[in-house]
Amino acid sequence: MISVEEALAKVLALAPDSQPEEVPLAEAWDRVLLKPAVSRMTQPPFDASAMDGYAIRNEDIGRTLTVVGEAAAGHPYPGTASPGTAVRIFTGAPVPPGFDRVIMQENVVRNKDGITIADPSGGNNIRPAGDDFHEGTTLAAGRRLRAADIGLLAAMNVPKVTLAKRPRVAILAGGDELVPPGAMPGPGQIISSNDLAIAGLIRQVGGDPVILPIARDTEESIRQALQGAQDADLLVTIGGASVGDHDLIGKVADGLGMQQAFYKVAMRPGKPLMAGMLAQTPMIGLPGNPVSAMVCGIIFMQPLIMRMQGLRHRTGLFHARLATDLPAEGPRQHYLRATIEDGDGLPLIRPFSSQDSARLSLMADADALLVRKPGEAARKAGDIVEFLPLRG
Ligand SMILES: Nc1nc2c(c(=O)[nH]1)N[C@H]1C(S)=C(S)[C@@H](COP(=O)(O)OP(=O)(O)OC[C@H]3O[C@@H](n4cnc5c(N)ncnc54)[C@H](O)[C@@H]3O)O[C@H]1N2
Ligand code: MOO
Repeated sequence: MISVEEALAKVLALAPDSQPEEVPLAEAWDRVLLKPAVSRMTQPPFDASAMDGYAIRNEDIGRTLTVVGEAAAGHPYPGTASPGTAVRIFTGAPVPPGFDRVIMQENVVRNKDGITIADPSGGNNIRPAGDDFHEGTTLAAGRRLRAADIGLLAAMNVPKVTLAKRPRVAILAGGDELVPPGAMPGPGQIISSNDLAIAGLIRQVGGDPVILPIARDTEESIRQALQGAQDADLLVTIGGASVGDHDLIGKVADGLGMQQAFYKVAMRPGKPLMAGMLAQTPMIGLPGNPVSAMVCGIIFMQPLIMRMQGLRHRTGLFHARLATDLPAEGPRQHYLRATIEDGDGLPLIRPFSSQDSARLSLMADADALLVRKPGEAARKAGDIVEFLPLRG
């Protein structure tokens, strides 16, 4: 059995190069910029007023000035400054050439066409041209575009961007006991939940999940499903990964010529994880227990999907204070489902007393996975431990 770190490195090595795609900016939110975007604008394009008030010449302060015209956003004043004059100006309007200050209107007394400045304190209230960015400024590639990035690109007058294609991820759940949500389970049957949960994890990191029909526990059913899914960018199977007579994924994939990168990882839950290449398609075989499938999805599948878009996954863990004693660990890295509460200085982490890898209700209530190293010694309440957050 290999370690989590080794397994992750082998999974990431399966990632093909990111594929570029030109996309209208309006559809680019939360997707990954693959080529740097270059600004076609200088912002602001002109010296712009930051206040509603009067454009004046600094050296005219103390005089009564004649208001000779108006500049509003989108409506520049056509002239230039001359001594003893002011221009009525509004926020966002170009400051006419020769004026070097805007006095906010609250600090001005107006009398017909004349103004006097009641309070000359404060700054010049002018945003110089190019204060924000210039034509040719680039937004670097490799970032997942947030709302502010989209706004910035719009301001840069970049109507289309080159993004990484969303990896299409085929999800194959298998098992004679499984029926889809909404169906009536027969004797011994349950509802297939893993495929939908895994689809959620795929969406969370920018992938495009395609849920395939549930495969039966026969070699033929699994073979057909695997063969039909090879046009996906990534193939994720769930279940049938262990050693039972009906656990056929490894056997069938092997028969189809899968190049296995590894089978079995020293982790809890998630031991019977498998990964490799099926022809040109990377494949991850997740274990069937619902929590095991999700934990492996978070630790291995999500980083792979991020890598396929040219992104790095988060590597660091967070620190918390343990709320309860914990026994020594065995030889596998343990991911305990836990809640997080506010604590004194550090958050308080409280692992659930049951860590059964079939209990989805606990996974749904968990705020974090408390990560314990293989062979870690017993811990006392109050000790500092590491966790991976599951929310936000
Ligand atoms: N003799 C051994 N038995 C088992 C071992 C072992 O080392 N030796 N490992 C256990 C561990 S750990 C896990 S994890 C499971 C993994 O088994 P499989 O990947 O073969 O998964 P299945 O047997 O198909 O299913 C396990 C469990 O999960 C339920 N399941 C499967 N798919 C779904 C789905 N889409 N939605 C909801 N629930 C699903 C399935 O009904 C089973 O209850 O093996 C242990 N056994
Ligand atoms: O790995 Mo199993 O995933 O321990 O339940």
